[in-house]
Amino acid sequence: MGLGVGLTVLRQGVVLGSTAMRRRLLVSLEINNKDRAYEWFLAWMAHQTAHVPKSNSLFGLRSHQLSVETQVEQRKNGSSSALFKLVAGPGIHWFKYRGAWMQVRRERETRSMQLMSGTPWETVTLTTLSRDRSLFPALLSEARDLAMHGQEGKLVIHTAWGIDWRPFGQPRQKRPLQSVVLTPGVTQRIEDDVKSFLNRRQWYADRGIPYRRGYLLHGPPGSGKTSFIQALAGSLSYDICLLNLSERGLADDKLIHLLSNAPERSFVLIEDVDAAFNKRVQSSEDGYQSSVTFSGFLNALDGVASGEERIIFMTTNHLEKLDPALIRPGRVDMMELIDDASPAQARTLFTRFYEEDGLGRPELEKLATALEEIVVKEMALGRRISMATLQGLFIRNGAREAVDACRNLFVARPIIGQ
Ligand SMILES: Nc1ncnc2c1ncn2[C@@H]1O[C@H](COP(=O)(O)OP(=O)(O)OP(=O)(O)O)[C@@H](O)[C@H]1O
Repeated sequence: MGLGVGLTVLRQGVVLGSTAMRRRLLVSLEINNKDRAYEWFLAWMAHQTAHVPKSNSLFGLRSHQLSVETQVEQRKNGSSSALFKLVAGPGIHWFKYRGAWMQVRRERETRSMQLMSGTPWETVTLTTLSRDRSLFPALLSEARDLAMHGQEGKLVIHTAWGIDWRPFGQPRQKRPLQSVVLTPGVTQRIEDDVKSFLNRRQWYADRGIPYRRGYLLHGPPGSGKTSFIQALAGSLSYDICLLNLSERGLADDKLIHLLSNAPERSFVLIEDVDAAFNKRVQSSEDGYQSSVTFSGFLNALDGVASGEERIIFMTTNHLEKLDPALIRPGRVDMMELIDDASPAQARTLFTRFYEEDGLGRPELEKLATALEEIVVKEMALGRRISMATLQGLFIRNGAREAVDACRNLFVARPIIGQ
């Protein structure tokens, strides 16, 4: 009996002792998938496994449970290739970082989902010796730098995912600002305004004015509103947060949250802002009505709960349908018409398209002038052509054919402002 008691005590002692030792000697770091570091860390691990040779003693992932993340990469020539990133799957993995062994435990909670996004909860827990705890921040910043490096020179589009913003697809190639041909002066005006706003943070703070600016680009479809906003964001190294007001499940409170929590250095883009509230009155085909109310939207733009720092771009094809309350200063501080092709815009786009076609300068100029004259004549008859239509025409045809064919593509459209 004495031996039995002795053994039990010994076993308890060993358990308690090892727990105490673990507490004293080990340190753990938990990262859950609500935190941005989660993606960075997994991508960093995948990168290490793929790029660091096994012989490198600094890193060696010991793992038999992998999961795959497939990315489709668009090449410049239009073809695409699939990249398979092997990341550590749920389970326990070991790796060595700067000479220290670390254990990674990836866990997935399948029974409960994140309320808004419907994705399962996941956590990774890193465990290492207490003396190596200073390696955690170093590792995380390395992972972050790697993620940022992958996005450098690219435009990231975020979409709303429940109440969070998530990158949508792969970062895209930036579009040069001058490739969007607007009426002379418009690009400069908007660009100067955004830049001056960005430089005046302190000015706003000193006067107690909320640091926000709203822009509204209006005009017919295919005139370059969205392309311009994306190009501008790219040129300033900003991201785009695409907000769809008619999205299922979006309500006033979520809208406020989203607008107050847009990622840093990003423009919020709300397209076809007129449609969001018209549709609600009619309700969509399946009877669904978005639950963002117009007053909720106005409040989210500038009410007390709205976030401090923000740049919003809105676009519409129908300025006349917008409620005056929406376009008052504070909600929309700058409004610009982005119109159908003017003769000068058509000329510039034409020259950009065909200047490397080997036509020779005099021929190119002659054709550009012919196109310009057609646009002038058609406009006098109240007919316009959109820049998107011209782009499509130029993509499909050679320079001469394009000039000949363009006459048939004009449509009767009143010239705004006349
Ligand atoms: N001013 C422009 N300069 C160069 N390309 C243009 C211009 N306008 C339109 N395009 C081309 O036409 C296509 C459609 O443009 P975009 O989506 O930016 O138009 P939009 O004004 O936002 O249209 P919508 O009002 O229907 O959303 C793009 O591929 C873009 O390259």
